Amino acid sequence: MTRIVIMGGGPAGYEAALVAAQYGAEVTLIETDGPGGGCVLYDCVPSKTFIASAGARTSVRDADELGVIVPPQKVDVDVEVVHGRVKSLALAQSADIGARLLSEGVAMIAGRAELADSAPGLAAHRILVHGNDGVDTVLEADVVLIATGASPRILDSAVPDGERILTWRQLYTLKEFPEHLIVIGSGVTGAEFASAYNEIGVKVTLVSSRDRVLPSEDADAAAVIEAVFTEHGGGLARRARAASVVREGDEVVVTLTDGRQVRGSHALMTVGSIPNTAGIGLDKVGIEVPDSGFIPVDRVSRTSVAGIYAAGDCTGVLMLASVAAMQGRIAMWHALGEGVPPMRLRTVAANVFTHPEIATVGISQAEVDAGTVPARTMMMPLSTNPRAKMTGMRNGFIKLMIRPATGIVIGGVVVAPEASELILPIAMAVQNGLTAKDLAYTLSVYPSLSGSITEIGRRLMHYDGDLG
Ligand SMILES: Cc1cc2nc3c(=O)[nH]c(=O)nc-3n(C[C@H](O)[C@H](O)[C@H](O)COP(=O)(O)OP(=O)(O)OC[C@H]3O[C@@H](n4cnc5c(N)ncnc54)[C@H](O)[C@@H]3O)c2cc1C
Ligand SMILES: NC(=O)c1ccc[n+]([C@@H]2O[C@H](COP(=O)([O-])OP(=O)(O)OC[C@H]3O[C@@H](n4cnc5c(N)ncnc54)[C@H](O)[C@@H]3O)[C@@H](O)[C@H]2O)c1
Repeated sequence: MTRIVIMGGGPAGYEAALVAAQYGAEVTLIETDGPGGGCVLYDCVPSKTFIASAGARTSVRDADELGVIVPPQKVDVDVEVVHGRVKSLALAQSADIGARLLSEGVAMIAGRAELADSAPGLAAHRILVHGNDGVDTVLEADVVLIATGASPRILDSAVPDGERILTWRQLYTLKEFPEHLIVIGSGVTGAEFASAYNEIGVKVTLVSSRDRVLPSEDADAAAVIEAVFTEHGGGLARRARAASVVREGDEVVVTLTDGRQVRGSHALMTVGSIPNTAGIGLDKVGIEVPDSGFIPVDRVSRTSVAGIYAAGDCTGVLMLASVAAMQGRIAMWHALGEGVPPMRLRTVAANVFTHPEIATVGISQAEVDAGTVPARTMMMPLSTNPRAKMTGMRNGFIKLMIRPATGIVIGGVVVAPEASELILPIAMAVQNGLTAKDLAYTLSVYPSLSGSITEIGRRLMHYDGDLG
């Protein structure tokens, strides 16, 4: 029986464990913090649960346009209920994952694992486990999966204190909402929290080192998010790189590299993540990492050392739970001799959970504009969609990219309150090489937001060639 040891129990680790157990391997998973890992306990699950509360408040605010009037002074958001729900839901999700792993026969050890081979180049590997109970154990493995994830990046000049200068993992211990939250860093994490706190009624200033929010996302989409954010009272400091964050009495002072200062009651540091790859014995097995600390892997999750795979945020391939999970599964299928399709990043659907959401799949508008990918693009504002009008939805759009000669759908962007749900038909088109005509001939519900996807298909279908 193949002995598999998995270091880390986030989506990369636990999904890999489930696959390996299904194939009859002897699987041991070592996780420091709890089943589900950083994703479930601190990052993805808590943030999306918090954002759900913010969304509920937004729905109440926006209901007046539909004739349901709730005076703002009557809307109260109970911070203890919100934070309590976030924490208990994360723990419940973690417990569910733990129970599933146990029922599939995965052995779990709570502790910290490190590679401990006596020399590089061995066929089987040794893993030293420092148990949370103080007991050290040594395991032997034919296959190892490193799935140790990543942690918030800390700037020396802005060290979180857990009270007023915070990482996103410390937010849910606050007893009151901040009076004025300064969010530093306008990547996906910063944009999501800035939007959520703004929607929940907290004064927010977003410090963006670039000209705009979400520099890596579709520019049209980012413009909508910025407009909604500022329309609802959010402040934006552009071209603003934080040099330091310090406390002064009940305030935090963010000093920017150009000397400007932003003052608020709390600062949330969202300046990226660093991989958890230090001190895990990579040198013992001969895995070399660049300065970034990310472990290089190929498209079936192999590291440079035979029998050792890596998956998820510790590889830096695409820091998403869905990608981490697929990398983990692919590693196990490959290790256990199953024919496996290599990871295809082109078909990954991703979503930014701002208000409204941004969902994307396939090639980007930036690649089309740069001339790297020839494509025809069509964008349709949701304000022209009948269902959107009925529900009072004004902001948002659907955009499709197709190959000019064949009409094959190669990318899409949706900006809408539930874009994460609407992106699936476009993702299926990209994954399966469907054309604009395939979308055009599909019957969508009337009235529906997805009707705009088939409508764009109809407008683009003559590029399939038939209509000249
Ligand atoms: C605020 C935030 C929100 C996010 N929201 C989303 C989202 O909505 N959708 C999405 O797809 N992605 C989201 N992500 C990204 C997603 O959380 C990560 O891509 C995902 O967690 C990666 O999974 P992983 O298994 O690689 O690592 P993790 O989930 O970080 O799990 C790794 C685990 O390994 C443990 N570990 C580390 N070292 C050791 C060791 N030596 N021994 C044993 N255990 C160890 C860690 O304690 C950790 O629990 C979000 C990220 C952040 C920061
Ligand atoms: N919904 C989701 O799927 C979701 C949510 C959150 C994070 N993630 C993933 O996690 C990964 C990390 O995202 P992230 O947003 O945490 O990190 P990031 O590295 O993408 O963004 C950090 C931002 O902070 C800025 N920054 C760095 N130092 C700064 C300073 N001193 N002052 C001001 N700005 C500064 C950077 O320029 C960058 O724009 C991404 O790959 C993302 O896809 C996904």
